[in-house]
Parts: sequence; structure tokens; C-alpha cells
Amino acid sequence: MAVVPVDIAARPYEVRIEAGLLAELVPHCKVLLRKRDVPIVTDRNVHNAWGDMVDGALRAAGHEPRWRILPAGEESKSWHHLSSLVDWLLDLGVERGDHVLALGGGVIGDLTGFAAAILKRGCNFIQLPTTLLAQVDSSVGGKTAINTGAGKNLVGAFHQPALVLADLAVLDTLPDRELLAGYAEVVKYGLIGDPDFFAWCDANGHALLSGEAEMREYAVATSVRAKARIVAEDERETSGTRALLNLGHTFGHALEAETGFSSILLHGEAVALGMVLAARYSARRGHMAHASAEHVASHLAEAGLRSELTSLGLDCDGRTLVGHMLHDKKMDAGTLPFVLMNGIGKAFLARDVDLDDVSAFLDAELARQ
Ligand SMILES: NC(=O)c1ccc[n+]([C@@H]2O[C@H](COP(=O)([O-])OP(=O)(O)OC[C@H]3O[C@@H](n4cnc5c(N)ncnc54)[C@H](O)[C@@H]3O)[C@@H](O)[C@H]2O)c1
Ligand SMILES: O=C(O)C(=O)C[C@@H](O)[C@H](O)[C@H](O)COP(=O)(O)O
Ligand SMILES: [Zn+2]
Repeated sequence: MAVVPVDIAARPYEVRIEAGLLAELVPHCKVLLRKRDVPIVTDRNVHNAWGDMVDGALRAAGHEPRWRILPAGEESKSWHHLSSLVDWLLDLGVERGDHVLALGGGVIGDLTGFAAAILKRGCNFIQLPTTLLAQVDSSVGGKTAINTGAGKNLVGAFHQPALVLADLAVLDTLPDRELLAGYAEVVKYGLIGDPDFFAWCDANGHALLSGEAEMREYAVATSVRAKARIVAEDERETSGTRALLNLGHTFGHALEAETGFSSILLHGEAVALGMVLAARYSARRGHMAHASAEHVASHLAEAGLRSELTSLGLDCDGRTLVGHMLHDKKMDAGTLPFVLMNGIGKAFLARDVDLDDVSAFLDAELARQ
């Protein structure tokens, strides 16, 4: 088992990574589950695939699982589902010292984590991530949020989980499209700060996506180590270090907003396109060789991800996309810092980006042949 510590001063915790962890859920959470009733939040698909197994593991240890099963998909990250989840937790009598389990992808983790952050001003929660994206990214680091009509993750809190158990076996039932979307966030760690890991992705990405166990474990553990290092250094995204994890997200969140946070474009798919745009924009500004930017695009395209904005068939212009970006949480007194690259593995925060230039760049991308 790989164990990655997340060394946050006030609330350190571990990410444990291995196939079969959910069957061993209770021994791993033993000291944390203090009551017979265990609140557990999930979505319909995850419940169908893994509900019986988790239910059995909890019951075998004398617990009574109390399930909250939400609709699958991004629309569950909403005020409506947040308020009904909080009311449900209150009805169950959840106390601050209790632990709520979040069994699912980033949607369930972000929503449950936010509910835990505000319930009685903060109760505990445990992340049981079931998508590649959630295992490598969203379950670690304590960003929790819902979406609003104005944009992505605009209401939320930093609230760290008490423990993360990433069971690699659950990826067996994950649809290929979701696996691929999660792969975009894996590649992100290479592009941010680890060119050797990007080269590893070039060599092993296909094996990882086709389910080779060793490759999965290496990719998840390497990604989590990278994220844990960054989060430990800058938990609340104040110094600029954590903002690097936003590579591809300023473009990506704008595309998610433009496509209505719908299944037209999954978060990871938006991030993949966003990273291509960040790479090409870095090249346009002279930070990165055009050939390196095209290497990023071809790597993602060969894996099966979208790498061309034109593939979305959007009926909008660059200015519309920049309009969505004005809601980005990095916005600072009228300027929007962008995560750009000085090369593969060399991300940096550019604070002098001219949004008219971004708009012109996007117009060119939207018209690209
Ligand atoms: N908090 C963070 O740091 C952070 C980081 C990255 C992304 N996110 C957020 O995460 C969300 C995306 O997460 P996601 O990609 O995991 O999507 P998701 O939670 O919607 O899960 C994807 C789909 O796969 C299904 N599924 C999940 N696990 C399964 C399994 N093992 N077997 C079968 N089906 C399964 C789900 O029901 C859903 O339909 C976005 O809202 C994004 O903003 C947050
Ligand atoms: O953990 C972080 O920090 C990240 O930026 C990880 C991203 O992959 C994730 O999508 C995050 O939710 C985006 O951050 P946001 O602050 O723009 O919502
Ligand atoms: Zn993301």
C-alpha cells in the first residue's frame, strides 16, 4: 500500500492507496467511526456498482450505514443538493466529532466536504474517491464547493478530510470516458512541475488507461505526492504555489460554463482542452516553444481527449469566454493571473495577462483549421 502524508500543520492526514481498500474500510477508519450509525453520501451509479460491498463491510463490523444517494453528475454540486444534504445530516443528529463518508467522484467529494465544512461550523469527513480524477486530485487538499449560476465552484470552503482511502479496484467499473477525463488531471502534474512524469505519461499513458494495475498505482501515488507537496506548502492558495494546480482551469472552467456544466464536456475534458490552450497561449507569448505546446496537444489527443476548441462546435466568440473568466477566483483587483508554462514541467503564474489579447487568441483558436 502507498501511504502519502498530507502535512498540513493544523490537520495532517493520510492518503492510502491500494486495490481492495473499501472492503477493509472499517479497520482503516476504526478509531474514526465512533457510533453505530455511519452517514455515507454517494451517487446512484457508485451505489449501483459498490454500494452492496461497502454496506456489507460496514454491517459486518456492527455499523448501520445511513445512505444518502444523490443523482450522478455535476448538477448535484448545487445549492439545492447542499441544503437538503445538510438538513439530512442534521436530522441524523450528526455531531462535530462524527465522520461523514463521501463515496464517489469529485462531485460527491466536493459537495459532501462542503456540507461537512458548514455543518455545526465543521464536522469531520472521510474521502472514499471512486474516480481516477477524485483519487489523483479532488479528494486531496480540502477544496470543497458547489457551482452557482455565475460559475464553477464559486461557493465553498477549505476543509480537509480526516483520511482518504483510494481503492484502485473501484476504477474497474469506471466508464472509459470518465477514466480518460481523470487522466487529464494526471498529466497536469507532469506539466506543472515534473517533466519526467510527463515523459512517463508519454510512455505509459495507454497502459494506464487500459487498466494495468502497476501503472495505475504509480500514476495515482505520483499525482497524490505532487498534490500533497503543493497543498502542504500553500493550503489556502495564498502564496501562488497552489494556484499552479489551476493549470488549464481558467480556460477549462470558462468552457464548462459555456457548455452549461453539462455532460457535453466533463471537468477533466475541459481541463485537457484548457491545458492545450494554456500551452498555446504560453507559446504565443514566447514563454514556450510552439513545438512543446503541440507536444502537449498531441499527447492529450492521442490519449483520446479533445485538444481542439473547434471540436466543441461552440457558438460564441473569445470575448464570451473571457466574460466567464471574470468569475475566476484568482481574479484580483481587475487582473486575472493565468497559469502559463515556461516549458513542459515549468508552470508559473503570469500576472500581466491582457484579457483583450486572450480574447483575440481564443478567436483564433475558435477559427483554427
Ligand atoms: N476539490 C478539488 O480539488 C477538485 C479537483 C478536481 C476536480 N474537482 C471537481 O470534481 C468534479 C468532477 O469529478 P469526477 O470527474 O470524479 O466526476 P463525478 O463525480 O461526476 O463522477 C463521474 C461519473 O462517474 C460515475 N462513477 C464514479 N465512480 C464510479 C465507479 N467507480 N464506477 C462506476 N461509475 C462511477 C459517477 O456516478 C459519475 O457519473 C468537478 O465538479 C470538479 O470541479 C474538484
Ligand atoms: O486543488 C486545487 O487547488 C486545484 O486547483 C485542483 C483543480 O483540479 C480543481 O478542479 C479545483 O477545484 C479548481 O480550483 P478552483 O479554485 O478554481 O475551484
Ligand atoms: Zn480540476
